[in-house]
Amino acid sequence: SYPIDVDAIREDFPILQRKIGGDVTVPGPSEDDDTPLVYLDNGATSQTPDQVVDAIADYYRTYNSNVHRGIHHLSQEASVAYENAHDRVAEFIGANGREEVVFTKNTTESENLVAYAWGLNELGPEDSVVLTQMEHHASLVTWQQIGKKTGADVRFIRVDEEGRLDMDHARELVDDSTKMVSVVHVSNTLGTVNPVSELADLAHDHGAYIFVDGAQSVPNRPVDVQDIDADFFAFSGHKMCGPTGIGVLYGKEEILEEMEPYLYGGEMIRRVSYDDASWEDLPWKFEAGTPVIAQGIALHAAIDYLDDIGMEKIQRHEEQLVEYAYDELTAFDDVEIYGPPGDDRGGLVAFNLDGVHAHDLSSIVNDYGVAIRAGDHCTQPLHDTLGVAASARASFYLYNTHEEIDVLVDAVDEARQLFG
Ligand SMILES: Cc1ncc(COP(=O)(O)O)c(CNc2co[nH]c2=O)c1O
Repeated sequence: SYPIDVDAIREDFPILQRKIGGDVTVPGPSEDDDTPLVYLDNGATSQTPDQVVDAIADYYRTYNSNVHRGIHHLSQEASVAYENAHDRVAEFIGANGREEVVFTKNTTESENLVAYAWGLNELGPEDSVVLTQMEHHASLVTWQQIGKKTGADVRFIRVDEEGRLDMDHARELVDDSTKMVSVVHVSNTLGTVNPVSELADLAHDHGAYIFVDGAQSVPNRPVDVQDIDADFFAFSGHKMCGPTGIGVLYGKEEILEEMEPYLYGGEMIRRVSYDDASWEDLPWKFEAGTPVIAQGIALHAAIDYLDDIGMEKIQRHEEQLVEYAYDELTAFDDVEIYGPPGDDRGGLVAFNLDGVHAHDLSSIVNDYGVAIRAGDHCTQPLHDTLGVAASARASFYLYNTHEEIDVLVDAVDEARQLFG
């Protein structure tokens, strides 16, 4: 039995009733779709419940307007809703208030905002930035390139053979030259749940900031940024039942206050002359131009939806599924799963089937209606470290079931027979 009512939840996601297999050049259901969809690619993006779709439609149908500048009624309605969305996100992640919550386009932009608005101004050749070998390209490439521009040394904490961070190596790499530690909370490839509070203490002991990439944690488990003591924290709406086009950068107010803006233009200014300009209060200083209004309102609805079910229960549900998937897949000795054991990881498994390239495997299971990801999952250096060119990845969410994992396991077995 599940900690959540999966059947009732699935009713909120009409897409989960879809059949696939027909003409992909025509979006949406077509009459020659004949295979029930089994959606197991939630690490890439989650599906969107009716409640969130309705919130977007309601906004565009009844109070669409630009925000912050208009005096007219609609603009005030939209502004209040947009500002309340910041308050709701702050409450959801344990921030002090809207001043610490910047809406961006996605996690990637949140990483770049800090790298450019802080890193480019604060880092130099005598400094270091410490990442981990399991970072997503959103942080890895960003800090790597900032290191090239500033001369700062970019270091990578080793991952051990079980896919966990080598904390002795972390304590070796983080020293008094370190100004930033940037670490993924839950790896999108290994499923490893990193000790971010311990890493925050290590960073702070050396006077460094810590940036936590929460793209695979906020959607799937309770997160409290003040418990972690993160200085920065980022995640995306589209992985947590929200729309694409919105990400969140959490930052401690006192740090954001000191930071220069990253993008200039309207909304983010207070006073402009031909010679200079002054900036708006937080968080608006970092939200230049017309912001992600509909997306912010939809993210508010997504958070209400998830909170109503309960993040602890969603985490427990995913833990049940991932342990089952881990055990069922590794029942065969020709399957290798990367990362920690099934009872100690986030809700995803990246794996390979001996003798079958991940892309071929993904294509075959797709013939059985199963949507998984194949490739490097934007962690190419990690795949190099693992010694594999690519992996297949199944990632679970609140609407998935054991029966869907059985379809995956059977489809993998079909590939085994085909290539065996
Ligand atoms: C750990 C992690 N960090 C950052 C990102 C970037 O998020 P975005 O800016 O919203 O794209 C992702 C997205 N991960 C994946 C996107 O597609 N497959 C994935 O595993 C991620 O998993």
